[in-house]
Parts: sequence; structure tokens; C-alpha cells
Amino acid sequence: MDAIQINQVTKTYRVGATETHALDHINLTIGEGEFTALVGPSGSGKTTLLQIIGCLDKPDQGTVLIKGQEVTRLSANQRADLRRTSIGFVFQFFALVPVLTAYENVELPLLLSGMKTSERRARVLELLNAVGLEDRAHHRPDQLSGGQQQRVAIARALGPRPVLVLADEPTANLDTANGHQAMEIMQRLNQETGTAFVYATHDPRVIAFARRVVKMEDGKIIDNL
Ligand SMILES: Nc1ncnc2c1ncn2[C@@H]1O[C@H](COP(=O)(O)OP(=O)(O)OP(=O)(O)O)[C@@H](O)[C@H]1O
Repeated sequence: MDAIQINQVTKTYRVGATETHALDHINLTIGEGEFTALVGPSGSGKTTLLQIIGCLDKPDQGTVLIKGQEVTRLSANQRADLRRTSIGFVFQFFALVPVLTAYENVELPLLLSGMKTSERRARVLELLNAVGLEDRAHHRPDQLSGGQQQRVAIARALGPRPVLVLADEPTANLDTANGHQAMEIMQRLNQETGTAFVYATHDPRVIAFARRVVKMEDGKIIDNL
């Protein structure tokens, strides 16, 4: 079954008299375990599309299926549950909880899912180990480099074993070496876990990691390889 199926999705923003067709009848299917780059000029609709796939926003029209489940008809609580169990997020500015350590940030979604203490501890250590940060477990975000913070965010996103990880410009605030390392880790975890990744980027070096590239322009998909 496909991880995501999007049919005829539109989203229009109105500010005063100005209408922006951020998404204009988008159709897109993402298979399980894909590693896909979403590319296109600034304003082409990448963030809007990721937010709609991630159930953070609703389309004006069209349907979004996550693992065959139509999400646009779910209640806000049901969408929140689906996000928690099935979708991981990685953001440009890392979005870690500043007062929590790396360990606690990775643990948070597992706590919310009700995982047992012993199982949770093993899972957090496994994840920190997978991103090479077991020796930074007790550091807070302000005691970590940007690259390390993003690796914590990647570990956190994968904790609940989601179907899909969505990453909006995951390397935009990292230098080349750290951006490369974050992409290598995401690629390895994609291969090891079968979790699908969809990431938006402008950077040709980051696009090069993708097995599939979806190009957007003016709210439309113009190329889908
Ligand atoms: N909340 C909003 N209110 C009004 N217009 C919006 C809103 N969010 C996005 N837009 C508009 O929708 C269009 C698509 O924006 P979006 O952020 O999805 O593009 P993007 O491809 O992610 O751009 P970037 O690469 O610069 O992040 C843009 O023209 C933007 O100005």
C-alpha cells in the first residue's frame, strides 16, 4: 500500500484582495520506503504541501490518504493521533524542546505514546546510537552544535516507527559537512527502517541524495521522476 496518496488537492490563501494558489490540483503518490526530494523555487508550494501531507493543515479541496486512510475527514484529535503514530517531522530550525536534554527530546513522543519505561529507555539509546550521539544524551540543545541538534531531531522523528518522515529544508541551517552528514543519516535510516522520507530543499547537493525528485512550480507539480 502507498504511504501517501494525494488527489486533486488545492489550497488557496487570501490576504486582502490577493489570492495565492499555493497548491493547484496536486496529484501525488509516495510509495512505502521512498526517499524523495521535493524541489522548486521559493513560493512554489513545497511547505504548504508538506503541511497538508503531515496533517498540520487541511486542503480546500481534494483528498489525502496516509496508508489508505483518508485524513481530511478525521477530527482534529484523530489527526493528532495519526501524526503522533505515523508521521515524523524534521524542521529547518530543529524545533527541539530547549529545556530538555537530547535523551528527553527523543523520549518525548515515546512517552506520549505510552511506551513502557524499560522499552522506552532501550529505544531512546538505540536511536541516539543510530545518529552517533550516545555521548551527548544529557546535553541540552544549547549545548549541542546545529548538526548535532538536527541529528537529535532525526532520532526523535523516527522514535514511534512512523510510516513517513517529512523534512522541510532539513539542511538549510547547517554547513555543508553537517548537512551532508544529516542526509547520510536520513538515507541510512530510510534503508534500515523502510520509513519513507519526503524532504524539501533548494540545494543541488541535497537533491542528489534522493531516489526520486518531485518538482513544483506555482502550486503545481511540473516534473515527477
Ligand atoms: N499563511 C499564508 N497566508 C497567505 N499566503 C501564504 C501563506 N502560506 C503560504 N502562502 C503563500 O503560498 C505560496 C506557497 O508558499 P510555500 O511556503 O508553500 O512555498 P515554498 O515552496 O515552501 O517556499 P520556500 O522555498 O520559500 O519555503 C507562496 O506564494 C506564499 O506566499
